[in-house]
Amino acid sequence: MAPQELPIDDLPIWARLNDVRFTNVRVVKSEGKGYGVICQQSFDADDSGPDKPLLTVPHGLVLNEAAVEEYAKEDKNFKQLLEAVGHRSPRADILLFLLVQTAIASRTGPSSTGVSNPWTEYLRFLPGTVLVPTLWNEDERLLLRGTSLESAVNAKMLALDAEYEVVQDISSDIPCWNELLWESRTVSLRDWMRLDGLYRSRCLELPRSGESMVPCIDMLNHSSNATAYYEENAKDEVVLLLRPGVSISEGQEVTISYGDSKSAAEMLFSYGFIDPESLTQSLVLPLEPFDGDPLARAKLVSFGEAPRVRVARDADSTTWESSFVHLMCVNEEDGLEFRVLQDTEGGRQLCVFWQDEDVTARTKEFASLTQSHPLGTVFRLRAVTVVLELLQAQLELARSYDVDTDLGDVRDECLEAARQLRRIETDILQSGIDALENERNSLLTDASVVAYLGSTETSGSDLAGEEASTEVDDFS
Ligand SMILES: C[S@@+](CC[C@H](N)C(=O)[O-])C[C@H]1O[C@@H](n2cnc3c(N)ncnc32)[C@H](O)[C@@H]1O
Repeated sequence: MAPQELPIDDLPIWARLNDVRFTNVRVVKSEGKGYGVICQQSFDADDSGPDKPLLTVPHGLVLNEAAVEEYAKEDKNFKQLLEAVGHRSPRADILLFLLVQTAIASRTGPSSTGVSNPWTEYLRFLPGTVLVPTLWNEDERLLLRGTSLESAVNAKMLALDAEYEVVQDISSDIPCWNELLWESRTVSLRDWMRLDGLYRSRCLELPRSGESMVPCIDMLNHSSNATAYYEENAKDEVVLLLRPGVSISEGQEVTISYGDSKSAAEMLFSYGFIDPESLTQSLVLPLEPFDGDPLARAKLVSFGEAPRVRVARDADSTTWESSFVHLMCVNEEDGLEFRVLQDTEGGRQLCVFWQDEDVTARTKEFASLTQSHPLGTVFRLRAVTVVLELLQAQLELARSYDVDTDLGDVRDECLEAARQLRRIETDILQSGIDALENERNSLLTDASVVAYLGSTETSGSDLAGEEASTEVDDFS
């Protein structure tokens, strides 16, 4: 049972009680964006400067990993909970703290577990839902089929489910938390997902305090022509300042930038909207090793992170980048070798060798490692072919879904965001495919590729896909 939302008109009282200072700005409803911050009286550029913040938030209200630790010192029950479930990541600790605050605000019975904090009440000013796709309903999530967010959102939903289960399992063994959280039914998986959505859409990277949530600063909306920015001052307060040279008129919204290099998918995933003014045109797709590649597992383990391909487009060109594809496309016959070695403490370590050189620490550098090999252009052609086929398959998938039929129960904002994402991504995919086809055609005329293909009597199209990696005899 979620705690009751508080009206935004009560925020100034909460702010006064907690020493948050608003100067000539206030939080209001902002058309189509939830709340936002507006200017109450015109400011010109001369009225602004680091000593004239529009908003000042005391350091003690900043919610980050260290603040959760501090809170645990005041509440021994929470300390026990944090020790049992926490310390997995700063984000997970903050979510655990917020889950407890939600429970405290929702309880109706006499439980004395959990100590209130300014965040207990502040949470009640925050929106009941956020338009991030993990909080979309099933019909709405179907709108993402064939976009780069389809698998990312599915994976995130599974991860949230698993995180929640861990919290539930472990905390139900602690009687006071079992009583407050589970027997009193103060929280649910939906709350965990909402808190994750709130965290993702409202956390900031502060220069000294790191990844943090900051009350009231988190009421500022995004614009690619932002008028303000935030920073930490000498007292570690978080202050909102007008950008140099900016004037702002009465009633005008004050905005910050959520980052100017985020792709449409990242914006939708993290904030639940796509900025139509953004100039960043990029897309990230997951990449899987070839089916049946006997070295696939070793390649994945030694690479150490989820393999991806990134395609980016600007006014002049479309480029692609994937560290994994260059490792994926070489084999034992080419000079790749994995050895399991024993370290001095008796542990076993997977080591990677390329042309007999230990490159265990350089698995992200296979583009350059393979480039200097006599067959460097052939390796490049394999990588280009793999990426080209991935983009072609993704474009075909994106075009195979018609988001305008069989819509089901979907909100207009979700439909519009999904359409926008699909439009942006199909354009990037098409220009990526054009660029890769050009690169492949030019590689196919390269003398070393022609000689190589002649010697193996392999046609250019055989360079693609599984054969390129697993059936290495085709290349020897
Ligand atoms: C940090 S909060 C800003 C305050 C928020 N509007 C609220 O009601 O609490 C970020 C959220 O505001 C909304 N938002 C911010 N900038 C926006 C924009 N330019 N267009 C649409 N929604 C925006 C999105 O819902 C986003 O997840």
